Amino acid sequence: MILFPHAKINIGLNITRRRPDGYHDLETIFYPIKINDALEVIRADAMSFDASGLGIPGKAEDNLCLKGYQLLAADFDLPPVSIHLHKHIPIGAGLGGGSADAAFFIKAINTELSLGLTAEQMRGYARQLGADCAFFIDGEPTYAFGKGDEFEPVELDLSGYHLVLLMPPAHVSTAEAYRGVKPKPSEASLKDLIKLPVGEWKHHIRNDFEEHIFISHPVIRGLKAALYEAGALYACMSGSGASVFGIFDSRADLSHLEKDNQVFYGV
Ligand SMILES: C[C@@](CO)(OP(=O)(O)O)[C@H](O)COP(=O)(O)OP(=O)(O)OC[C@H]1O[C@@H](n2ccc(N)nc2=O)[C@H](O)[C@@H]1O
Ligand SMILES: Nc1ncnc2c1ncn2[C@@H]1O[C@H](COP(=O)(O)OP(=O)(O)O)[C@@H](O)[C@H]1O
Repeated sequence: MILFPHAKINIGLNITRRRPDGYHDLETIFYPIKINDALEVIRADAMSFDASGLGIPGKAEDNLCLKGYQLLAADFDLPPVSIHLHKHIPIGAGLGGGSADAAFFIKAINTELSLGLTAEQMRGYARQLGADCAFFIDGEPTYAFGKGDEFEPVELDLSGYHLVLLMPPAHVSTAEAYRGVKPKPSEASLKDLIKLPVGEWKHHIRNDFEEHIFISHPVIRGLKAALYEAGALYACMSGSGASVFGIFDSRADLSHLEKDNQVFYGV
């Protein structure tokens, strides 16, 4: 079967506490967007994995799809499968592409091999592969808290707006992003703040990674400013960066940025 794992953006991200286990407590809103990979999983005589499209850093055997296979193989007698991943979601972008592939891989195996897992059971496996991975099992707008792996659904529909995503030629690793942040408690919950009109969000909703990432990667700060100059109602870095998104009330012209950055319109 072929599935199309989709990316996410983070609307706001508050890092509230460093935990004794070295991770951080946070609150954020995950919102699904229409930038997709393609993932094919079929039964085969021998196990294989190959990838096309954007180059994925690291060894093929460390790909999160294969990690997903190993995780399920510990509990189920799985036959070999052939996996092909076509990578289109920018990598190291704060778009959760690797996590999306892993979650969709679990969904594909569940269907293809009739494992009979419920969504809750699939979320349980996904959570072991990455903090945000379980979000992609359902992929509905979600308020995430704790390590970013505890969820509550939220009512949020941005389909009437025009979303633009910019990806600069920069890469931010998630661990690097967390290392530079100073946790502080939230003044108001993002669950309440997203009920404000989108035009008000810029006064209230922040991404706590931006402060230090904008110092080490000034190009990202420049792109956020460019989105506001082009008329964005709200602009923000997604997750740990390096991508930045803008929410517009109509189609925006960002063609002046296309030479140096990837520009995705209408996501
Ligand atoms: C920052 C966020 C926000 O949505 O995503 P991205 O923007 O990278 O997609 C997530 O918290 C990323 O989640 P995920 O990418 O699953 O992180 P993991 O692989 O679990 O962790 C990578 C590293 O980030 C740090 N980490 C992660 C999550 C967390 N709550 N606290 C942390 O300190 C740890 O150093 C960990 O070793
Ligand atoms: N299927 C995959 N797609 C992308 N990256 C993957 C995948 N599997 C493992 N990785 C590793 O995860 C790292 C982070 O990738 P990605 O999920 O795109 O970042 P982010 O969390 O910033 O969105 C990559 O640098 C790569 O080494």
